[in-house]
Amino acid sequence: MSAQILSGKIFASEFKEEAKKQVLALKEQYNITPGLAVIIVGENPASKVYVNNKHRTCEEVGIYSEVISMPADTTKEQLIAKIDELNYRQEIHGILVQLPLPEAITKEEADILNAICPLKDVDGFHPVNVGKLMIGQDDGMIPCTPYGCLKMLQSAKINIDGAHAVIVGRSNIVGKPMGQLLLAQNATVTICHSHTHNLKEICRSADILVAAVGRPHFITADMIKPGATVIDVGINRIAPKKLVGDVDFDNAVEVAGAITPVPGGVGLLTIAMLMQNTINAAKLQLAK
Ligand SMILES: NC(=O)C1=CN([C@@H]2O[C@H](COP(=O)(O)OP(=O)(O)OC[C@H]3O[C@@H](n4cnc5c(N)ncnc54)[C@H](OP(=O)(O)O)[C@@H]3O)[C@@H](O)[C@H]2O)C=CC1
Ligand SMILES: Nc1nc(=O)c2c([nH]1)NC[C@@H]1CN(c3ccc(C(=O)N[C@@H](CCC(=O)O)C(=O)O)cc3)C=[N+]21
Repeated sequence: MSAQILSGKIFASEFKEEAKKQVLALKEQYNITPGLAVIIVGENPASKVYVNNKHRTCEEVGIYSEVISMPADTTKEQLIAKIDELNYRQEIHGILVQLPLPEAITKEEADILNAICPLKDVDGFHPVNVGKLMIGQDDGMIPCTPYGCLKMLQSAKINIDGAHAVIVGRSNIVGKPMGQLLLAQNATVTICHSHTHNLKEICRSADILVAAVGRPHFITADMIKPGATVIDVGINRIAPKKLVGDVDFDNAVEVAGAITPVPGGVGLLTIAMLMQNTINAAKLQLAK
């Protein structure tokens, strides 16, 4: 039997409807419109697509949005000065610096992200927000991609409590925060990476398998326990117009119980949760 397809489109539209209501309520009660600023440095074509998607979704939900394009030779100091300007602007509640940064300033990524005021850090990458997630303090920002995966699992009523969740990938953006979120929901969490032994066996023991590797077709059907839930975070462009995930979807769909497609999966949830984080940021700043 073929798996249930967890459509990012359907869940994202559910979350966006929810966001729209909150935007209206903020307007009515406090006369504020949540505002998001996205900074894009250089000319990465994929980044441009994502940033446009974010801008369009803001319009759809009623969030004010600004896209700030800076040249590829922008220095760390210039970028931090721009971030500072946004930190002080009251109508901007969320700030996102699109990654990856140009090579010349890649090494400065941590300093740059740390310059964002934690209350405006809608990516949830600032150490203060990372720490809050780690200790279970719920007034921080949760990184959009893992947050979207969690909300989708909950909305689809997939059991997390006591489940074995295996995450392949340990990045600060996806793998590690995904592990923390699932742990907080009482999953037993295993995080795998490029040094993991017996990857296939570990994956096969997963009730929930999250793939965040960045390699096309890395997770094959024989690595999936029959009936498991498979979340494919990977975005791999294998031809100009062909996007695939990390999971060999066509074969995996015959083994899994539920599975997310690529495209049309987790990517759309990431953007929906960015909207929610911007709203949460506006609410947090209201309380300050
Ligand atoms: N859908 C969305 O919204 C988003 C999608 N993505 C996509 O998700 C994917 C992962 O992104 P990100 O986490 O940033 O990627 P990173 O490159 O930062 O991390 C990849 C992880 O995969 C691990 N890995 C690599 N090769 C292997 C292997 N052979 N066996 C086991 N583990 C391995 C690495 O291990 P090690 O640490 O040992 O090197 C690393 O932890 C990418 O395709 C990216 O484009 C990312 C963000 C959002
Ligand atoms: N500071 C920062 N925050 C991020 O959240 C961030 C980032 N940098 N850098 C890159 C990754 C990747 N990411 C995606 C967002 C949307 C889709 C998305 O919309 N995907 C659609 C369509 C994609 C397409 O057609 O190209 C889909 O999967 O159906 C994918 C990936 C956010 N990221």
